[in-house]
Amino acid sequence: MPPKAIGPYRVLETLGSGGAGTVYRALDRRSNDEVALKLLSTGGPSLDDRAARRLAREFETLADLAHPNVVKVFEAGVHAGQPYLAMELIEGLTLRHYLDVSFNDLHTPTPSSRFPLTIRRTADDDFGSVDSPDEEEDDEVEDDGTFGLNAFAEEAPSEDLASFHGAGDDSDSDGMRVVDPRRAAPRAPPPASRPATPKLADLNRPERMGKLKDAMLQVCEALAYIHGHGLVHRDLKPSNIMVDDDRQVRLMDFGLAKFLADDAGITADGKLVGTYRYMAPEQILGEPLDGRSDLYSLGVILYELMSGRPPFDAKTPHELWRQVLETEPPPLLALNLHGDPQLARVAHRLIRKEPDDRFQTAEEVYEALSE
Ligand SMILES: Nc1ncnc2c1ncn2[C@@H]1O[C@H](COP(=O)(O)OP(=O)(O)OP(=O)(O)O)[C@@H](O)[C@H]1O
Repeated sequence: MPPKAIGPYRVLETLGSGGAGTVYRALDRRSNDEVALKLLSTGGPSLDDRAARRLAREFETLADLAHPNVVKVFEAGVHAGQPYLAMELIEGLTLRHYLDVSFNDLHTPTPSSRFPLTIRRTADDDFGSVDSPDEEEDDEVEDDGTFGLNAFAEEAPSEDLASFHGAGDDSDSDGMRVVDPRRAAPRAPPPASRPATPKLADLNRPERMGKLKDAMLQVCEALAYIHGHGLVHRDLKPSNIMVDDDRQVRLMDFGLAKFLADDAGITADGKLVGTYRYMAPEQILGEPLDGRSDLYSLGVILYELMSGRPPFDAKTPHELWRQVLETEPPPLLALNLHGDPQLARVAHRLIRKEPDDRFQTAEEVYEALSE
């Protein structure tokens, strides 16, 4: 049951849940405006006054940001010891659903395709730990039983789906997650059936490609803006990008990763904050991040939305990290012969291992996408 009220907000309905908490449609009783209210789930101790003040400070930066492609954050607060964020309510879809081809045989749904998630104490926080529920979340299985493109946009896209599950790390395959790279991840048995091959013709539909390119350009504008303010998103992925009814893109969950970890994305107990599939090599290594790490994540998004599979695909998180650090991804156009060559070139350059070898700025990516 959702809470009836959170701070000065009346909760109207649940919009969705992610790795870090639950988002509600809520009414600001002071202004009568509707907002999206994200209540961060804390499995640990509640926030004390000092921590609450720090939370408010962390989000002052966000509240100052104003860009048509960055979700507006109005307020941060604490409700019954749980931090919450009030933000602009977007009537639309996440990028993964917006570009969803929604047909039955893209993939065989695999029930055990989720990781448990734990968000632990952050490096310099007083906020306590946050453990998400371990229950399965099945938002990739559509109401009509179809399995959409999003299924491989953020899940292990191949026969590896099940083998990630229970691999021994504190993570979820969709959402903010914390990963301990030092922990060994035993292999799980292979799933019973292999997934069907995506229908590439559907991926390449001109209307879909037009939407993809337009969304990417708007994400570049958002990234150029936040990078210009000296900020890094750190957890860019299709579910953190929303597209409204007017096709206007909003970058979401910006600042959350920073709130949960230190400058290198490392929590107090040595865990990485981020989302496996989209993490740049330097993020995996716990090195300092800059805007080019977000550009890497953008490249992974572009690669998988064009090819139907991510650039690196492994049976365990450790194998995934090894590939990200050491191996070259398959040429996108070998996976999708009729993919757009220019977009494929952009994707490959974005996912170069060395930040110096990538595009250096979101503006450069914008230019390249516009060619
Ligand atoms: N500002 C918003 N306006 C409208 N709907 C929103 C807004 N923010 C989030 N949502 C909805 O709530 C859902 C859950 O969001 P949330 O940020 O908790 O999860 P996520 O992004 O899918 O995962 P994670 O938090 O792990 O990154 C989203 O998928 C989206 O449908």
